[in-house]
Amino acid sequence: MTTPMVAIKELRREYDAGPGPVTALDGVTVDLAAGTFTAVMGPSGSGKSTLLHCVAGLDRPTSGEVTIEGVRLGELDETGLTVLRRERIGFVFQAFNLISSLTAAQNVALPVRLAGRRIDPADVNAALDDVGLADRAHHRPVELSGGQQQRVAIARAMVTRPAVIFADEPTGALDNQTSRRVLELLRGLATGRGQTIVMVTHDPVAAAVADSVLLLADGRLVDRLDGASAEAIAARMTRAEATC
Ligand SMILES: Nc1ncnc2c1ncn2[C@@H]1O[C@H](COP(=O)(O)OP(=O)(O)OP(=O)(O)O)[C@@H](O)[C@H]1O
Repeated sequence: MTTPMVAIKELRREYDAGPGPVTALDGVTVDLAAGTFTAVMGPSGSGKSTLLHCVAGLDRPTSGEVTIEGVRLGELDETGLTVLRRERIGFVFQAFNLISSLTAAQNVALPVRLAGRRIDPADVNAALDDVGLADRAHHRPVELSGGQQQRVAIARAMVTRPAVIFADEPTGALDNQTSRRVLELLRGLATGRGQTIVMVTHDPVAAAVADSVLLLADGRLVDRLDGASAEAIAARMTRAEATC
């Protein structure tokens, strides 16, 4: 059996909030193979963002284990986690997280600079070209549309060629056409480059672009749909929402 790119074992995350603890993740176990595109769905509050953050090393689980490329995240100290995130992981968030004072090209180059490596302008241009924004390299975020900003965020996540890219609602703020383009880009990274993509979404059409859909409810993994159509995913989501 081949080692999974991402192995998630009995993951639990409790938050101490208000009168009692909140269980955001309640024992999630799943393996994700290299080069696969996985969508994470579930009703509001079901634990999707918490799962993404724990698996990406942005948050520490209460118990359980995440292994990325054979490296156990729980065994890393903060410095080790930071290095792993910089070198092996890319992030695309709905709020884009671009730095407003930097141009598109400078934003894309940032992870390379943060990793203390030399920036090859050709790599930055290639990443911007891949997302169709070669002609916007010197624009600042405020001079770009929402969809263009999201594509800069994807170019930034691509530039270090990370093994795994985590995307939290990457198409949430985009119109249909731009959304399709962003999804095609992510699909291409998995199929064409063998990168592993994990995407949180509420949109069954977006989820249908993935190889499989993980369905969360109350912090548990309640279903996994492989190769499902948008209609089948929407029907399953409606049932999940009706029972929560
Ligand atoms: N920092 C926190 N402190 C306390 N509770 C939290 C915290 N973050 C999340 N939670 C709780 O954990 C549960 C899961 O939250 P999470 O954000 O992972 O859900 P989600 O599925 O991503 O929701 P949505 O679709 O609405 O974004 C929720 O009940 C939420 O209120």
